[in-house]
Amino acid sequence: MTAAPRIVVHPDKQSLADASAARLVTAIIDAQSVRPEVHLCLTGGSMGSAILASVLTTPGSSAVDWSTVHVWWGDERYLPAGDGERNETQNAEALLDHVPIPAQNVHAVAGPDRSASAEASAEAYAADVRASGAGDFDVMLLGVGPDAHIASLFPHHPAQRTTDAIAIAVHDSPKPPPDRVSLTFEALEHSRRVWFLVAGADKADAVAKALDPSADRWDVPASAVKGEAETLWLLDTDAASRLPGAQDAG
Ligand SMILES: O=C(O)[C@H](O)[C@@H](O)[C@H](O)[C@H](O)COP(=O)(O)O
Repeated sequence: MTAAPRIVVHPDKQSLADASAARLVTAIIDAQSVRPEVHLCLTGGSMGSAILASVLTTPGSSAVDWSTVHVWWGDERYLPAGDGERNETQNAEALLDHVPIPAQNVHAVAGPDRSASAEASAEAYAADVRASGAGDFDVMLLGVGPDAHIASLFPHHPAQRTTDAIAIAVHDSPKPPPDRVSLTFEALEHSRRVWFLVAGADKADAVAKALDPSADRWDVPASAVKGEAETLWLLDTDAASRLPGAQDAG
């Protein structure tokens, strides 16, 4: 059972980040009131870090008990620990280095300094997901590329075809760097809430295609993932500008 997409539009990228951060803080606090651990799956890209940076300035964030929060990544660039292009590094600079989240709760994907190959990293990451029982993420954050890719699942890329797996190695990524590790569609969908975070006019076509019920995931990966309880498209006005009726909004 999955939840039909719901669209929320904010005036610009910063208000999108701020409002989504407030939504995330509330979701964490709600989850903490009913579960001993909260599992968040973070995303790379500019919106992935923008929402985290806004969490720091969200008034309610002081109510989050970070000791019970676990963070994962929907995808990671296969680069050594500390590399500025790693999603983990960018998300740490935005938030994780500034909150008391235990190191063992940060489930990073191994880079070439800690694994022999992206394939080995994918296997180890999948084992970590299984061991933590996380299979069910409380909130899955996903940025969306102009080509409607999510995580490191790209249109017409053979990595899409891998099933019966939690994480996969991705090579020849059209978005640099070329080598990555990504959760599969199935793993991404093991989420109570799936939130797409999308800003900018360059994403408007991808958003419109992803929300078209006739979309095929081979062409439009972002159309293929929905949450078990909630699927939100959190957009700024520019990213929503090609949706039906958007032009009438004036
Ligand atoms: O590793 C990555 O590159 C990201 O996970 C990728 O999936 C990103 O989320 C989108 O490309 C959107 O990125 P922007 O928000 O920067 O456009």
